[in-house]
Amino acid sequence: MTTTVPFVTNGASNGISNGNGQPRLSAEVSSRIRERLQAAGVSFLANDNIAEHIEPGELRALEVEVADKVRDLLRTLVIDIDNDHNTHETAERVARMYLHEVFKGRYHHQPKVASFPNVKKLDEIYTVGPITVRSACSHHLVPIMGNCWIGIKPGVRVIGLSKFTRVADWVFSRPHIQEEAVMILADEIEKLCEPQGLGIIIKAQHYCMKWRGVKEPQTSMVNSVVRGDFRHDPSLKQEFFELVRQQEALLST
Ligand SMILES: Nc1nc2c(ncn2[C@@H]2O[C@H](COP(=O)(O)OP(=O)(O)OP(=O)(O)O)[C@@H](O)[C@H]2O)c(=O)[nH]1
Repeated sequence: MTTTVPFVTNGASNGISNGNGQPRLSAEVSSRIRERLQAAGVSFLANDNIAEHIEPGELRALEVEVADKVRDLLRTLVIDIDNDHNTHETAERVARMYLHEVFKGRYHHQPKVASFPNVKKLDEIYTVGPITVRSACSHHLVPIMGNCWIGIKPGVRVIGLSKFTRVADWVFSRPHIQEEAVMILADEIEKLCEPQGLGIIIKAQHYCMKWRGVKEPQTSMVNSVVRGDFRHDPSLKQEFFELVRQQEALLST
């Protein structure tokens, strides 16, 4: 039992037509968005943001479509959603959760980040953390939970401290592997403030290893990226890791 969201494209907005200049019918909004992305040659991997390519009203229609598919999944899992009071509205909840909460970093635009010129030519490094990161692994779509530390040697612009948390939350709210997540976050921070040096450390636990599979309750993954002066100057890199160690030590006092 699937409710589809009928929609007619005129081919002009996304370059797609049936070849006779006739409008092409996309039965589902997900197909329409996918066709638009493909026509524009834009990647839509699990950890890509596609907000630019979603038109007004489509996110709401996508929520309806996802809920329909989740309902089908629950039925396929032989769960009696018609009579089970606990799972009656689970499909709608899961659709909302994916599109607007845990994977909002795919479907919503980056939060607004004001940046200011570095008029005083600040060039002393600072670190901010721990920043809580919540994500999901691309392989099983189960949670990744951890912390992140960001170190900056200021460059062209300065952004407010809270913005690191907002941008990290946006980047991590997508299905990821941790190795790529740290690179994507570094790219976004570089775009925002063009620092002379940037370092990021992530420590996270993967529930695909805790909750299932090998069931290792304590194992975590730690990875980092260093760019600019942090990469070229070993003493600066050392200072970054030392500052993070001090921040971690503060947690246990
Ligand atoms: N490199 C990397 N691996 C991850 C990450 N998150 C989860 N994984 C691993 O991705 C792997 C997926 O491998 P598969 O062998 O296809 O999955 P599986 O058969 O369910 O594997 P098991 O987890 O060993 O049961 C697992 O080993 C996960 O532990 C991550 O961020 N980075």
